[in-house]
Amino acid sequence: MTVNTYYSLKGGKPDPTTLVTDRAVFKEAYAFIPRRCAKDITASFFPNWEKTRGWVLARPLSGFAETFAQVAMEVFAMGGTNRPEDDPEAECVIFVTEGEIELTIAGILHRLTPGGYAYIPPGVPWALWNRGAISACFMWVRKKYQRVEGLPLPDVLIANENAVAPVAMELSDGRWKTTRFVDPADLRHDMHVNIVTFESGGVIPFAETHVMEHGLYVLEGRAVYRLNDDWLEVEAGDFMWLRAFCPQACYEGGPQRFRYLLYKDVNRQMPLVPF
Ligand SMILES: NC(=O)N[C@H](N)C(=O)O
Repeated sequence: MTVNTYYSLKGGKPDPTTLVTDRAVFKEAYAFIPRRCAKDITASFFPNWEKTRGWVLARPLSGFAETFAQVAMEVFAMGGTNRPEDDPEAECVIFVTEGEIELTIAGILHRLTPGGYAYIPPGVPWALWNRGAISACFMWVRKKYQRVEGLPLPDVLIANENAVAPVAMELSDGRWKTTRFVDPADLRHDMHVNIVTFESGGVIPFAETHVMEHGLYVLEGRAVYRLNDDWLEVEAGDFMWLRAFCPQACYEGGPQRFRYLLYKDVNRQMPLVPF
């Protein structure tokens, strides 16, 4: 078991002067990417995006069954794009974490503020601009849509997390909750991007192990998170990439609630030969 020793707490808050370079982990079952400290070194700039940079946190990597890419995006004032995506089979979720964006999907304009959520099916044209004076930041989760004969594509979805009631998880006493933006039984969707929230004392009380992969971006708070056979201290801004079957559990670490954005592949049969 590895326990991280990141938290040098000053007044209950992580000490920003602590060296964080020893927190990153890359193993067969998972990767842990701590919140960015040297932002410039790891940033990318993307074709057809103006005044924008991004941090690629996850991508299909090994030819195993990895299904998704996830990018933390920062769009500077007056930046954006009319050609965001070059893969016609890519679906995506956009989740705004800071600032305001103008998102035009199939000709309809939506203004999204923090907590704003959009699902965009493959092949639907969209554009994104930041018309404000300060940067806008969002998570961009991309996946090649897995079509099923006879099933129509999912609809465009626009939401805000504040308008969606979270569901309490079984045996959790209401301290472990999931905000679901789509109906789990809607088979048109082959991925879910949910928000998982732990109130004070909340835990995942067993090591969940399943075939679904995850990307976890910590939105708020801190916790001790189990990934395979390690326990890691995690906090807002950290990212975790979990391969299929990676055991996972956690307990909330206070003083405020602990929340993360969770990617999960769902609702499709597995091929009977390895990818
Ligand atoms: N690590 C997690 O939060 N996993 C979720 N409970 C899930 O797989 O739905």
